[in-house]
Amino acid sequence: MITVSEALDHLFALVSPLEPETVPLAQAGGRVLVQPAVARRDQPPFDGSAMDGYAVRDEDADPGASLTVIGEAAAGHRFDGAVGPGQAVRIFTGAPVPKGTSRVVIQEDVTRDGDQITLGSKLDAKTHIRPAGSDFKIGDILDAPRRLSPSDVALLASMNIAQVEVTRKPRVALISTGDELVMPGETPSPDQIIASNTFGLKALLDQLGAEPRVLPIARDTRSSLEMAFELAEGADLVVTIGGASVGDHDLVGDVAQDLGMQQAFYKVAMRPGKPLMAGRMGDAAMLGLPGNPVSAMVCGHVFMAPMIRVMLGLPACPAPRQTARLGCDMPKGGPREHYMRAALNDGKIVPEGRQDSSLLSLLAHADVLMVRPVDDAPRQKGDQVEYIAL
Ligand SMILES: Nc1nc2c(c(=O)[nH]1)N[C@H]1C(S)=C(S)[C@@H](COP(=O)(O)OP(=O)(O)OC[C@H]3O[C@@H](n4cnc5c(N)ncnc54)[C@H](O)[C@@H]3O)O[C@H]1N2
Ligand code: MOO
Repeated sequence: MITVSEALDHLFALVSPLEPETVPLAQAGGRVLVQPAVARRDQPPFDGSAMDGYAVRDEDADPGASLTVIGEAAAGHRFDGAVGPGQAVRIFTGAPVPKGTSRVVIQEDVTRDGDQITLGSKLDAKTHIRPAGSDFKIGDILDAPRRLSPSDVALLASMNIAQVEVTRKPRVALISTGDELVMPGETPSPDQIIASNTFGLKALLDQLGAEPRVLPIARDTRSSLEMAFELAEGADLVVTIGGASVGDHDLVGDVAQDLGMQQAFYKVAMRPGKPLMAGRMGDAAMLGLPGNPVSAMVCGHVFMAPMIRVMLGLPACPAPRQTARLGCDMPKGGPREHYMRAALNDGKIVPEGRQDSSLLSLLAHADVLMVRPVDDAPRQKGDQVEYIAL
């Protein structure tokens, strides 16, 4: 059996970044920017007021000074004249600062009578002016590749970038396999259960920025599996669920290889997720996940997500890990890297008591997957451990 890290290397070799496409900014959130974006203007484009008040010359900003208001500057409407000695301009937040003024006195520090104002006895030292280009300047860059956050999208809009080049969404075909499965909402026979991890993986793929397609459930026959692979035509990644182990009805590997799949590996020293397989099938990469619901979801986080990131043009990296302190003692670990459902509270990590790979309810309630290395020594409360956030 190969290690998780060796399996990841194989998987990264099976995929490559997809081609870019242009999308309007309104659809850019969560997509991966391909080329650095370059600001097309300065922001703010003028020295602007940060407050509502009165724009004055610095020389006139003495406590108790009386000044004459000669006009108004509002956001979108500048005051065109120049401000001379003893003069002030009524100004509002976002308005360009009038020529000759170098400071805004906030209206709370001013009393007004007609066109006369008197400055208060205590004035703060701030100018309340945002200099032109203080946010960004023309030519400033937002680096790529990067997944565009809501804040990035706001910044791009401010830079006057109306459309962006992003990586095309990876098309992923999801094939559940098994005579025992029905779709959620259907009525199962007494021996049947509901296809669950299929939908968990679909949700994960949505979150990752892929374009998942849930195909009809393939039955445990060669012809049904062949038909499912046929329906997956056009996908960049074909993900099968179940039928990966050694039982008489576990046909996925055989059928895929008969259809030309070049297998990169089968079986990984991890728990859960051991009977994982992967390879190249024509133009697509193929990832065969184990059927046990938690195994499939864990493999989704540990393997599928990093593959999708590479297809999106992001760096080839394992699922990001963080560290926390163990909240309890742990016995010696086993010969496979163990991904344990665990709670994380106040920086203390405590694995669930039961770790059977069929228990989805525990996965749903877990905060993290705590990772125990192969043959991990016994651990004490307070030891540092690694985890993957869920
Ligand atoms: N003799 C051995 N038996 C098993 C081994 C082994 O090494 N030797 N490995 C075990 C491990 S570990 C796993 S994991 C499972 C994986 O088996 P398969 O990938 O062949 O999965 P199935 O047998 O098809 O299903 C297992 C289990 O999961 C349920 N399932 C399958 N698909 C779905 C789905 N889409 N949604 C919900 N539940 C699903 C299925 O009904 C089974 O209960 O093999 C062990 N056996
Ligand atoms: O490795 Mo299996 O994935 O334990 O249940």
